[in-house]
Amino acid sequence: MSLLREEMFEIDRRATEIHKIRPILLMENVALGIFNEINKYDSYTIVCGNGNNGGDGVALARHLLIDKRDVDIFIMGEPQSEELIENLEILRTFTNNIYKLNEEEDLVKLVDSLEVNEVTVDCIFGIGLCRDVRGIFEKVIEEINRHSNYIISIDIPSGVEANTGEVLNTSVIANETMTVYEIKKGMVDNELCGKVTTIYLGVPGL
Ligand SMILES: NC(=O)C1=CN([C@@H]2O[C@H](COP(=O)(O)OP(=O)(O)OC[C@H]3O[C@@H](n4cnc5c(N)ncnc54)[C@H](O)[C@@H]3O)[C@@H](O)[C@H]2O)[C@H](O)CC1
Ligand SMILES: [K+]
Repeated sequence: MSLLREEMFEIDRRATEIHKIRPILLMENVALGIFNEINKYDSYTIVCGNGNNGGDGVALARHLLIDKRDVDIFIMGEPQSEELIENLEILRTFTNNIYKLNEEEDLVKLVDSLEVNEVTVDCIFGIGLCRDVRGIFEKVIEEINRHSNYIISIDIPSGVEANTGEVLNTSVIANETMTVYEIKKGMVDNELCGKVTTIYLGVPGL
């Protein structure tokens, strides 16, 4: 089975509106599920966008830090999602290794981190990707592909359109993808995803 973006958002909406499960709880379920799958490495570079995909990464970063791993966190753009903002506030009590990633000059620190750390976690865009990837986002994705030792994407490789699998100008090429609840249509037979693992979300289906 595979899902359209709209079906995933509907599952999410029902969980929140009918079952009163707050979005921050869903994000925590996802983060813990991914933590349990990937915590075998010592060091991580986590590259976050400004939506909920980024929020998953920030919540994951907290669990890795509590588990004594080395973690650098990069945040792109101005945080928009409430759950990302809340998780960032929590994360700041655990680490100072949180870096802005908005200008070309910020790429130096990113490349250094990608090369030093064992794993890159890609949480720039999930199913909310809605236009071509350009500018600093394009550059960051190119650096991730060029300099990472091993890439794990959260939900879907950033740059891949969730319904069609089309690459919107450029995309992360993942070794593995930890996808939320169920694979998305655009991930079916898509080599950009690498090995795919489904993460428990804790909500009923449609
Ligand atoms: N029930 C669930 O499915 C859950 C999913 N989670 C995670 O949340 C993301 C979807 O989050 P959303 O906030 O809707 O979207 P994104 O984070 O993917 O991105 C939105 C963000 O990015 C901007 N944007 C979109 N395209 C571009 C572009 N080409 N260039 C620049 N910026 C772009 C957009 O404007 C927004 O600001 C899902 O994938 C899961 O990972 C929850 O954590 C748990 C519940
Ligand atoms: K992603």
